[in-house]
Amino acid sequence: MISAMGPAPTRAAGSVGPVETRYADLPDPIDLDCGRRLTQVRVAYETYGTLSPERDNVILVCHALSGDAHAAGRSATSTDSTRDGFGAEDRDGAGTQGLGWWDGMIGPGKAFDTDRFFVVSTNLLGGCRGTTGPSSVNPETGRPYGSDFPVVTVADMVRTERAFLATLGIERLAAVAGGSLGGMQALQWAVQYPDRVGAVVAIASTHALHAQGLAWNAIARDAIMRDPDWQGGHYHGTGRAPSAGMGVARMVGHVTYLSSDAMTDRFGRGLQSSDDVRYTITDAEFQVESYLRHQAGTFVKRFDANTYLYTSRALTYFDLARQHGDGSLAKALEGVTARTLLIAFSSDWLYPPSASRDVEEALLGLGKPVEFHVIDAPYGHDCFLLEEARQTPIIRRFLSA
Ligand SMILES: CC(=O)SCCNC(=O)CCNC(=O)[C@H](O)C(C)(C)COP(=O)(O)OP(=O)(O)OC[C@H]1O[C@@H](n2cnc3c(N)ncnc32)[C@H](O)[C@@H]1OP(=O)(O)O
Ligand SMILES: N[C@@H](CCO)C(=O)O
Repeated sequence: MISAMGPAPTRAAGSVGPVETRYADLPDPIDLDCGRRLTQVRVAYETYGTLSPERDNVILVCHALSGDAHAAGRSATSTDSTRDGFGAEDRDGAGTQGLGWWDGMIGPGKAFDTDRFFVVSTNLLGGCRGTTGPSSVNPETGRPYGSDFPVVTVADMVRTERAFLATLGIERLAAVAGGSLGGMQALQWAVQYPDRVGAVVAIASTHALHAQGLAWNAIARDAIMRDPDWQGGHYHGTGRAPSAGMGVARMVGHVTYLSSDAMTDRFGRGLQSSDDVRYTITDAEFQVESYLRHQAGTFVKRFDANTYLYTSRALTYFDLARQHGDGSLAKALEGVTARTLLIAFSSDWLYPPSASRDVEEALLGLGKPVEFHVIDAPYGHDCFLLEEARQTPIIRRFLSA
């Protein structure tokens, strides 16, 4: 066995232990769907587990809108976590700062079992956490791209992941997995590189976002672009950034990641500071308002507004049927050879179970191996981050087959 992480670090049971994000510079440019070419592309990545000598135990994990390469373990270099909602202390008091965004799913004995698999996680193309994106320096100008960055698609992200894996000498994936936009990438892998993927795990995802999903994403992007500090997308180096707009975008986004019932159960109409209304239009009177402002505040500290715009655009463009099958999902999925696992959550209205069912039915119609599970859970779209215990046995069983 080859260890790509060096000597095994001391680790708590079930944890991959301390990890470090690394960076790979791609030797060749990436040709994009929009017709442009990106040169000097860098990819941020982490790996967990041990690569087999045959290089046949690789699982690529793809993240959702605001994730990064730090999916598991405790970051040795950063306390800056993508788990906005988590406090500094978790239930066992060990602290969650610096923990990867899918730490509950990746590790020894976990859903993506690092005793068996070599798990690779990357920051997607267009990202702001180490992979080339709009805040990177444009080699042609020596200045950050800003809105000169080309529009990227999910297919471009997958193209970049494929080129990056080649730099590690990995040509085939045992599986590719992800939630939400990460699930879109997983499905795209199966369509784009059918001979390079053994299995797909697409969670809380879709083949194409519905009109309401497009609408909420449009509102979020508009909130950023209407902030005068966005400056047409060239705010880097000006000392001003569209934090107000991005905060609003995150508040909108966060509401779409939760279910109405979950918000009612948690906050109801509770007031934030007292039982009496204060007759204010500016302060966060209700608990739910205060919570959203908190989510906005933590998000703007860790995320780049242009990356939000490009990533949101990519996930709204994603449409397997339109891009690969002239409007027919079955045609788009015709070439898929991977076994497919689809998981959806009953309360997820943004990426509803019906979207995964469309994919299941298309694959079944083609006689392809597919499993579909709907987990009855109340929290909405973010269930894929919260319902780890209930996803784990399904994924472990699927990956053991
Ligand atoms: C998906 C990928 O691929 S990677 C990206 C994954 N990360 C994210 O999506 C980050 C944003 N999402 C979240 O934070 C999600 O809430 C989750 C799913 C990750 C975490 O959910 P939960 O554990 O339920 O966290 P929760 O939503 O309760 O948020 C807790 C925070 O809200 C704060 N909070 C709770 N109620 C209130 C309130 N009334 N007023 C102000 N703040 C409040 C808590 O103090 C806590 O703050 P802290 O994190 O600074 O300590
Ligand atoms: N909360 C997740 C869900 C997006 O689909 C994120 O911010 O990436």
